[in-house]
Amino acid sequence: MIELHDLTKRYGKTLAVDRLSFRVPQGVVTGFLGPNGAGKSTTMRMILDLDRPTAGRVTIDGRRYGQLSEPLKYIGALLEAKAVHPGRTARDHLLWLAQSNRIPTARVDEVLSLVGLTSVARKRARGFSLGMGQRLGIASALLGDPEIVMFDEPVNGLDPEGILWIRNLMKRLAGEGRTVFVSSHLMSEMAVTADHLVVIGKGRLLADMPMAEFIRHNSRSAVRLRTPHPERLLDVLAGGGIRPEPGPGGSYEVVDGDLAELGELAAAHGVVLHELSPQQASLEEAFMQMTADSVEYHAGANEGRDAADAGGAWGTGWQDRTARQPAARGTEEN
Ligand SMILES: Nc1ncnc2c1ncn2[C@@H]1O[C@H](COP(=O)(O)OP(=O)(O)OP(=O)(O)O)[C@@H](O)[C@H]1O
Repeated sequence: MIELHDLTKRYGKTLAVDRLSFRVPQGVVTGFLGPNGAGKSTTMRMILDLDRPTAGRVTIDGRRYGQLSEPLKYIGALLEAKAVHPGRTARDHLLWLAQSNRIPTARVDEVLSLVGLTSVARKRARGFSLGMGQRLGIASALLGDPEIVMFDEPVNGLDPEGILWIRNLMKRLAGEGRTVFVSSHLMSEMAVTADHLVVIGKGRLLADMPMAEFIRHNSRSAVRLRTPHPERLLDVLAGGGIRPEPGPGGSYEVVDGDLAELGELAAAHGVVLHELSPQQASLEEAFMQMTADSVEYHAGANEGRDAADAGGAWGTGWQDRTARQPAARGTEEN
């Protein structure tokens, strides 16, 4: 189990991770979400002891990563940075990792087959496509048959087949009782992959709960009605003590309304309806709402934007992570 206790990381004036405390549960896929710059990668690096916390601590099965004698047997990770020497073959890379963790050679061929790289096992990594590189990274993570796997943005830049493969793999690993911790900026992807969510914004914990509960707590559900006779509809609704909100394209929306009751009410008063539909805010909308004031603005952004604009900036960040300006990121100062 991964446990964070008041984990904090400061880079000069930037508080990248701010007293973060949570546990990553076993046997489920936990999505780690937050806008660009929220502190996800920094947190993951601290879990692996690649970055030193300014304060607080993070443990894996009760111990710091650095205290694990053969860490690949406890936790396997795929971080964004490519850690493969371009001149090395996939198999040699894995053999080298296996030796350093006293993992039998047979396991190398097993993981190559598991990730579908057997046929290119003797090819040098420099000729690998992004998808092949991700598969090799995942093979490295699975090498020690660890109970915990951690992936930082694993579907970034992958084609639909690759995305589906990683999604099914993560579900399978969780189904085997492992702890699967995955960061992503793809809301839609998390909605179909994660069972549990940890959301951060500006380094702080915003939510830590099952996916279904997150959606229930953070999204607005409503019934949309559309009619060629809006005045009649408004009268009928007012008679029932219902106050609708204006919806798109001349429609009306009744927040937390009951679809069947509204349909019957309209029918009982002979109001023709052209639309009667349930509306549920998507996971993406729920995130935008929750993190609207914790979006980090990068170089050139207007700090004075209002919350609605912040939602827009967040949305853009989700869609196109590559649009981030590397120049906006400072250098480590400690
Ligand atoms: N090495 C570093 N030196 C200085 N600042 C850093 C460094 N690494 C991260 N930061 C800053 O810390 C904050 C958190 O960054 P981090 O990369 O952890 O966020 P993230 O949630 O992974 O974002 P993204 O989805 O954009 O990768 C940002 O403000 C970032 O600019």
